[in-house]
Amino acid sequence: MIPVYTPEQFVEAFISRKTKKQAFEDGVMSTVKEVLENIRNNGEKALKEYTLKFDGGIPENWEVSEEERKKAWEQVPDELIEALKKAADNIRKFHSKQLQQSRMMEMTDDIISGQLFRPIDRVGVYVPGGTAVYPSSVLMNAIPAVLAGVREIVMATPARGGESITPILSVAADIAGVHKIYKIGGSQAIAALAYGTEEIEPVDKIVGPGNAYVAAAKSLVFGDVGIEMIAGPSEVAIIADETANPKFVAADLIAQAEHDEKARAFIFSTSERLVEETLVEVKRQCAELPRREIAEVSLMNEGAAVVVNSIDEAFRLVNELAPEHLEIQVENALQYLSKVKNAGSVFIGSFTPEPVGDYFAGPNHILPTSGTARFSSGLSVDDFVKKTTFVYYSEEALRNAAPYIEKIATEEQLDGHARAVKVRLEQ
Ligand SMILES: NC(=O)c1ccc[n+]([C@@H]2O[C@H](COP(=O)([O-])OP(=O)(O)OC[C@H]3O[C@@H](n4cnc5c(N)ncnc54)[C@H](O)[C@@H]3O)[C@@H](O)[C@H]2O)c1
Ligand SMILES: N[C@H](CO)Cc1c[nH]c[nH+]1
Ligand SMILES: [Zn+2]
Repeated sequence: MIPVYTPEQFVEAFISRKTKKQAFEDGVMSTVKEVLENIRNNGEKALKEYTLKFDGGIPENWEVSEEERKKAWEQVPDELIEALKKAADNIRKFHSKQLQQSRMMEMTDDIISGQLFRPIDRVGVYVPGGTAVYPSSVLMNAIPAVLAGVREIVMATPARGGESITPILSVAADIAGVHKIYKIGGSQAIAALAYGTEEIEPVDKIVGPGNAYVAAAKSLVFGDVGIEMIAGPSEVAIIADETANPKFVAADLIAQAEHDEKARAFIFSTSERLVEETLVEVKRQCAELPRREIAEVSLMNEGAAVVVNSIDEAFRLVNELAPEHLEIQVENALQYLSKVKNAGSVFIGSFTPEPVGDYFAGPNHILPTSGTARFSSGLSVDDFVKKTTFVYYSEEALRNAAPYIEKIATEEQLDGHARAVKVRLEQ
C-alpha cells in the first residue's frame, strides 16, 4: 500500500520546490480569512457563530470553570494521571536545561553591553481536538512556557457540540501549569486569542499544532501576535539497513500515518528485502488498527518507500527533505548522528520508536514539518522569551568611537545620526 519510488522520483515528488504543493488549499485560506476578519470586527457574536457552525454547539461559558477542572481529576484513572506526571517530569527536566540567564559583558572598562531575557507576558497554547485528544500536546505546549516564566498561559481546544472538554485535557493542563482553558477550536480560537473579544483577552503569542484551518489562521495572524511555527501534518522518515526489523519499521510508519490522512511516512533502505517485508508488515498491522482508514489513506497518498544505494545516499535525501522526525534503524546507529543536518527530532536505534518522544522522553514533540527543519527548530523555552540587548558607553568611550560612527553615518547620508554623537563631544 506504500508506493515505491526511485531516489530521483522521490526528489521530484516530495522535495523539489517546483513541484511542492502550496501550504494551504484555496478553500481553507478563504474560510480562515473570513473567520479572522469577522471575529476581529464583531467579537463574541462572530465567535459564537463559527463555534456553532464548525463545532456543532456553543458552550455555556468559554472558560472551563474551577469546578469543572476539579471534577476532571475524579474522572481520570489514577494510572493515567501517574503516566502524565512522569512524562511531565521528563519534559520539565529536559526543557529546564534550555533556560538562559540575562547577561552583562564588560567589553572594556567603560563599555558595557548585554542581553536581558524576559518572558512573554500572555501566551495562547492551542491543543488540537478534532479527530483525537492530545493531553501530551498540553504538556509539550505549556511546560516550556511555565519554565520561561510566562505570566498567563491560556489554552484553547475545541469542545464538540458545546459540551465541556475531555477531562484528561483539563488534568494535563493542571499538571503543566495552564492558567485558563477555553473551549474554542479551529481558526475561530486563533482569531479570539489574537484579536480578543468582549470576553477573551488577546495574547502576545500563539503556539501549538493543529489542522490546516489552525495552521492557516496562525500564518495570517502572525505580525499581530507572535507564532512559533506553522506545524503541518506529522512526518517520519526512517533510514533502515538490512539489520532493521521490518515489524518495527512498519509499526513506526503506521504510528505517524494514523495521525492524519495528510501525514507523511517514508522509508529509505539499502535493503530491497527489508522494504518488501516492511510493506507486507504494514498491510498486516494496519488491518488491526482502529484508525486504519486514516493510516491507509495517508500511506497510500503521502507515503513512500525508497531503495537507496548507500546509507550516505539515504542521509542526502533525508537532509534535503528535512523531516519532522527521523529514525535511524541501522547497525551502530549512534555513529550516524553526525550525518544529520536537517531534522526536527532524531530517534536512534531499533528501540527508540518515535512515540517515545511523542509522550515521554523529554524533548518537545511540537516540531517543524514540511521541510521547515532546514531553518527552524522544535518548540522550546526560547519561544517564550524575548531577548533585549542593551549598551552603556561612558563619555570617553563615545569619544573613541565617534570617528567610526560619524564615518558610517555620513556614508549613509544620515547627518542627524552623526550629529547625535558630535553634539555630545563639542563642549
Ligand atoms: N505537531 C504536533 O506536535 C502535533 C500534535 C498533535 C496533533 N498534531 C496534528 O494536529 C492536527 C489535528 O487536527 P484535528 O482536526 O484533529 O484538530 P484541530 O483541533 O486542529 O482542528 C479541529 C477544528 O478545526 C475546525 N474545522 C474543522 N473543519 C472545518 C471546516 N471545514 N472549516 C472551518 N473549520 C473547520 C473546527 O473548529 C474544529 O474544532 C493533525 O494534523 C495532527 O497530526 C500535531
Ligand atoms: N507525533 C505528533 C507530532 O508530530 C505528536 C503526538 C501527540 N500524540 C501523539 N503524537
Ligand atoms: Zn505522534
